[in-house]
Amino acid sequence: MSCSKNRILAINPGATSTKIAIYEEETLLFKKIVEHSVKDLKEFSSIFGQYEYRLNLVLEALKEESTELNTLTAIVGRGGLLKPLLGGTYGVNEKMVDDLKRAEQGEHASNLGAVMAWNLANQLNIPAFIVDPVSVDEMEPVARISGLSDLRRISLSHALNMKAVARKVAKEMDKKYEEVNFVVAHLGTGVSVTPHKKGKMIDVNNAMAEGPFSPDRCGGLPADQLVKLCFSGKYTYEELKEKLIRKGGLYSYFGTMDVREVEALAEKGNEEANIVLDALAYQVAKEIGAMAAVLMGEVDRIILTGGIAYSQRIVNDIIKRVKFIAPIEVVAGEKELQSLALGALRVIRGEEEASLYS
Ligand SMILES: Nc1ncnc2c1ncn2[C@@H]1O[C@H](COP(=O)(O)OP(=O)(O)OP(=O)(O)O)[C@@H](O)[C@H]1O
Ligand SMILES: CCCC(=O)O
Repeated sequence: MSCSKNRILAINPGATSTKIAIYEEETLLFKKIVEHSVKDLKEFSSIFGQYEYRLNLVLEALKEESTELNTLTAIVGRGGLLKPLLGGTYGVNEKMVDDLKRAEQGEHASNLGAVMAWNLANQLNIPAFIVDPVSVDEMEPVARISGLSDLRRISLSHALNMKAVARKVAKEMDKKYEEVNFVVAHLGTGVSVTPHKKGKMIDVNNAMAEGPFSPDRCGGLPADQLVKLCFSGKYTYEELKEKLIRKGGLYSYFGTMDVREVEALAEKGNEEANIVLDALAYQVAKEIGAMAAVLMGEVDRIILTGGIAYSQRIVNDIIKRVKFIAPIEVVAGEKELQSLALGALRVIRGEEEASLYS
């Protein structure tokens, strides 16, 4: 059966959830968020091990909604840790799928998005896309210098949501994204803080390794102590990597990635919960200040987004430290599914050409 309007299936595999939606043109027809607990994902030793599990959840959700796959025009997935690329919509191809399967740039749940989209779209003979993947790299040359000639800074961030909310706020200001300067802080399971200069993310704390800690990541650490820990014999390489990325941050202190649970502890008088939550807001505010300096103080708005932006406590703590820089907009949650669908629609309608991944 074919449908005269464009119908897009958007798939967003995240660290703690798989989110899916169907859009008919710009209209949301259906949305489902399947949460994954640490226990659900524990049995999988790699992100790719989760492929069948997450795909079946997507197919079950579509079945529950009685959505026939053959009514779809295109499928769009969240792009993962690919080679560094400019922002925009990319057609999924074999090279991209191979790179994601090899996880050359690292393991991340979003690596599954393009692969799910590609496999389903091939069965249906329709196109598959990704939009603004995690590896969007628009950094200026000066931002790439690490301070050690062996290492260079890389750009891994929540580009999809940050660019989507930046476009939304620019529109509300009657401006184009390409006309404004923003500092955008995405506060999710991972944390990215980025200066957006006239439509380009010219720097970012690599959300897997730098900047503020997050619910499951340690952020930047004292390098000398980390080196000692690496050679202490206490942990294997794999254990330490997991400790830094999936079991760092709030998880390392409280065994949960849920800010609400840590807030509940703090409310019950747990002093450590109080100070660690204060530190999360403090580190985010500090990073916003650094990115404002990158923009030489020419900041039209600071935007706070992601799931933690629902937390009144953390948002208020950040605002009190950075309000001297620029007006602040809070766009709690994320616009990733909508942004994926819009990116695919722009290409299907011929408003934008899909970039080629090579
Ligand atoms: N109402 C709320 N108050 C406080 N924290 C919240 C609230 N809702 C969600 N969060 C927190 O937001 C975090 C998850 O954010 P989000 O849903 O943006 O992450 P994700 O999609 O799993 O990962 P990422 O954003 O890194 O891709 C969790 O720590 C969660 O506890
Ligand atoms: C690397 C950006 C995405 C995330 O932190 O989950």
